[in-house]
Amino acid sequence: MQVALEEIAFSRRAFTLACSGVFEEGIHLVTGRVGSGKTTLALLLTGLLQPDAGSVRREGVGTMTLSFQNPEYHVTEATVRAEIASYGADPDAVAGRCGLADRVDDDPFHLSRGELKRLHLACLFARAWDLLILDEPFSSLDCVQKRHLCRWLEEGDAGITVIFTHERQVLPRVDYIWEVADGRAACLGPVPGAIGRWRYAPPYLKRALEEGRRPANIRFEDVREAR
Ligand SMILES: Nc1ncnc2c1ncn2[C@@H]1O[C@H](COP(=O)(O)OP(=O)(O)OP(=O)(O)O)[C@@H](O)[C@H]1O
Repeated sequence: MQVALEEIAFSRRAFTLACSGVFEEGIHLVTGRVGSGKTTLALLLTGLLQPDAGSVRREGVGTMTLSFQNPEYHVTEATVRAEIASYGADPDAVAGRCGLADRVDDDPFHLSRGELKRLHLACLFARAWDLLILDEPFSSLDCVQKRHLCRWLEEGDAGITVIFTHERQVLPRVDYIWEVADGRAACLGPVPGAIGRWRYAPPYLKRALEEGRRPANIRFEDVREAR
């Protein structure tokens, strides 16, 4: 299973994005500055946007989903219970998993932004995806919820997971790092080798590298354990 991007080029007015590379099975972290083109790349990966040149080939991908930054975009039902059921998931199990067991009869739009994000993510992780694309999954979550999300990601059984994020404090263990900059998205390689090439690395990782330590992965815990 893989998503292969062959010499793709996309432009809209002054904005351009080019990319060649392969998203193999595993967890991919994609970072880049505001407006660099992360959401555009996410849309190209799913086929919601078509490149002007080149091709995006999804091989062996049967099920895929794209989680938008704004959880409101995903709401289709009038109650939390029905919303969870719409994903084919067990409402009580999922509501319990995201701490909303006492809100199952509420309108999803009466939840706070963070609660709605938690609900949406818990629905996604209630099933396995071949290709799971998450645009800013950490936004609106507090530190405790971010750690829960990291655990769901690390324990999840998605084939290819692609995380687009600005998050720089609570990060999951990942397999590959990508960077979007100067109109190009590129894979920096597998972790841990890619960490030293990661310009957008969070300060705690940069500091560890400056001190000569070699973390096995990108989490704060990896830095603490690194020699
Ligand atoms: N529908 C659109 N119409 C016109 N310009 C757009 C549209 N969507 C995005 N853009 C522009 O394309 C560029 C890339 O946007 P994109 O949303 O991919 O960036 P991003 O890296 O995801 O940003 P952020 O970090 O803020 O989420 C930006 O300059 C943005 O303003």
